[in-house]
Amino acid sequence: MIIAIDGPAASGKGTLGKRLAAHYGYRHLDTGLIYRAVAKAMLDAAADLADEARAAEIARRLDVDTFGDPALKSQAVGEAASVVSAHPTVRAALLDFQRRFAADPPGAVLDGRDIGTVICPDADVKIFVVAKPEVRAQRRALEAQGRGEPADEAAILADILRRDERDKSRSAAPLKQAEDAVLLDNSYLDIEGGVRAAIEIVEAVRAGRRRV
Ligand SMILES: Nc1ncnc2c1ncn2[C@@H]1O[C@H](COP(=O)(O)OP(=O)(O)O)[C@@H](O)[C@H]1O
Ligand SMILES: Nc1ccn([C@@H]2O[C@H](COP(=O)(O)OP(=O)(O)O)[C@@H](O)[C@H]2O)c(=O)n1
Repeated sequence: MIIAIDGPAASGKGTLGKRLAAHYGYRHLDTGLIYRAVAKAMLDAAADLADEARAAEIARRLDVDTFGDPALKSQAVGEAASVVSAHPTVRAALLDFQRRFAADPPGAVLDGRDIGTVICPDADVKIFVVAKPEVRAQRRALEAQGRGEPADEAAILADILRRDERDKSRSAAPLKQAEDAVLLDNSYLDIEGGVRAAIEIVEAVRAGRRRV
């Protein structure tokens, strides 16, 4: 089974993806890390983020072992990721890796922006996770504080809104809910509540009780 999770920045996709994968015994891929890894390599090389050929070259040679680097999680890398991810040839270079990951048994959970629309259009279950922007910014601020980093909630909110807008308006694989995805708004749910709601969606879709 393939579970596709998409949604805007900091909506809880990664948290949900990890928990669903653990619940079903599947592998999990946070595809945002792929674009963040490309962006960080561009920043490290002081390359112009608009240089599509350079970004695509980096994407083609990406080392998956770097995905665990905590530096990928920074706001600056996220912002740069949203710029390089708009380049069609960068996305094309990363397509096969994601599809192969999804196809390997016993099953996989992938989260990102275009999993249900482009990477795995035939996914068994598609969930589009959203939360109010202010709630997302507050959660990200708490997360940063938890790491002992200073957090400016207003700046985080501005970053989230700017990235969402860029991700939605690009022509290559824009952020949007797939027609057959189930919407899950977790604004008023805690993590456990969100996980329970997602498992209910998966079970309902699998049992054919819910048409997606
Ligand atoms: N339902 C929820 N309730 C409260 N906090 C949540 C919830 N889902 C996720 N979080 C927290 O919000 C932050 C962003 O979640 P994350 O999974 O990283 O989002 P995304 O992968 O969409 O960027 C994390 O600190 C996470 O612990
Ligand atoms: N499948 C994906 C995943 C991420 N991305 C891009 O990568 C950026 C970082 O993604 P992310 O999922 O790590 O971001 P957060 O939601 O964790 O803040 C996004 O703003 C998108 O521009 C994408 O284009 N397609």
